[in-house]
Amino acid sequence: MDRIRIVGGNELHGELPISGAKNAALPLMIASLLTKEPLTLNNVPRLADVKQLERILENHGVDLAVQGRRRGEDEMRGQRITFSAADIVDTCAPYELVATMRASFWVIGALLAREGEARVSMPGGCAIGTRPVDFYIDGLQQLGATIEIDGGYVNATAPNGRLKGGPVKFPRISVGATHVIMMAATLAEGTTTIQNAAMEPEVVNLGECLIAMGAKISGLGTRTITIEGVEELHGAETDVIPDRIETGTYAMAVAMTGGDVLLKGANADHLEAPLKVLEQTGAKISREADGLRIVKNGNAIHAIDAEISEYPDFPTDLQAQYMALMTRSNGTATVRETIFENRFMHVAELMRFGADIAVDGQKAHVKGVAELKGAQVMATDLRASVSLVIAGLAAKGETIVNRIYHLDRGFERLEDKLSRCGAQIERISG
Ligand SMILES: CC(=O)N[C@H]1[C@@H](OP(=O)(O)OP(=O)(O)OC[C@H]2O[C@@H](n3ccc(=O)[nH]c3=O)[C@H](O)[C@@H]2O)O[C@H](CO)[C@@H](O)[C@@H]1O
Ligand SMILES: C=C(OP(=O)(O)O)C(=O)O
Repeated sequence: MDRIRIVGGNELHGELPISGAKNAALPLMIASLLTKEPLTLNNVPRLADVKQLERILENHGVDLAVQGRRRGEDEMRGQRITFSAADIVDTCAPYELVATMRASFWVIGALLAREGEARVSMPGGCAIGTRPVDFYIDGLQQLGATIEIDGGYVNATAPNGRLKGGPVKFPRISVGATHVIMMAATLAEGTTTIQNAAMEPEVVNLGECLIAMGAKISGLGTRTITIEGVEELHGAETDVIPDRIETGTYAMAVAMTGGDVLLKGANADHLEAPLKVLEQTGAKISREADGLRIVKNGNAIHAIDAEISEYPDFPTDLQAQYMALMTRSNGTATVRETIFENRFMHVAELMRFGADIAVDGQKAHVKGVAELKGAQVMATDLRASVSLVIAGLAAKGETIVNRIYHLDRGFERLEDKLSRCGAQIERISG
């Protein structure tokens, strides 16, 4: 199995390109199931999760065409892929394809809306909590679907082949359930109102793509989204937004190692809460025409508490990275996670570097230490894995990060991007 080897202690300097967002690309790709016509996506990142979803979509009958870059386009820019679902040949998403990734379950809404039926295995994804699918099931039932759970599969049918719009209220905010109900409602008969909807930029990216495909949607970026169903959708072309989690991750890396890096293509508007916290820790952040610059001198990292919550608050997908940063602060910071009940799996691994962290329910108290020392570590999920990379970059000596297939799910060319900024980091194969 591949590993990442890091020799810590170098500052980061230079330009680091930000890729298209994994968590936006995945639902956008699924939207291609809603129409017979081609959907073209620009800036699709080269990631294991994208590859896996391509396999799932191909199993449903989607043809993929990866196209060259457009003239004058940056060589670092992501892929341009056209997805054509002229005919859906299979409405089943089997366990073998769905088990590794949460987002693969989301095909259920689009298949049900277009074909009137779907059989989808219960999903996998990062091990960060129980992650049930009850909001999806209740939401689809509120759109008239009949749902049965059988042998680990969710079997869904729309009576008379078409869903019926209506009010859907989520008991708590869910990004995935908002994506799914929004997609399902585009082709339903009548109007759907989603209350307690997610406001994440990835939801807005999907909603705007659906509008470009002919959907009638209002309220994107608010807690109430209204979707007036239409008979059919058509093809369109959409850009995947820059990855705000990748942006925040590298910003935290610079805040920890020190240095001066331009995160090229980053959209600071999607990261207001975490950037505000980062500034309080002592980093200087400035918006530039082509991205976001982060500068940190050798001064102390201030200990600042963080409350993790839904967008527009501090994202849970940056919690582990922020905790890595706080391990070197000049005081004690409390990080409170309110989204997932078991997202502190990185704590034990960060402690291998010599970090001082005490977990108390949903809170982690991180007491800064004078120095981290390189270690052998591994993580059980994607963002936890990258928090170990950040700690390794700042630690003294050698760090080996094992089980890096998690990193490949969500970080494009991680070791290449970081080594171009001066980090001593390499992939060891085998
Ligand atoms: C591929 C992708 O975009 N994944 C992101 C998505 O995951 P995902 O969409 O799975 O996360 P949700 O927003 O649904 O989860 C929020 C909370 O709701 C709970 N819940 C959710 C659905 C449900 O049916 N029942 C239920 O109880 C979850 O267990 C969790 O406690 O949003 C999370 C929260 O920002 C991010 O950490 C993930 O990176
Ligand atoms: C938790 C994540 O992914 P998933 O929802 O696919 O597990 C993530 O992107 O951090």
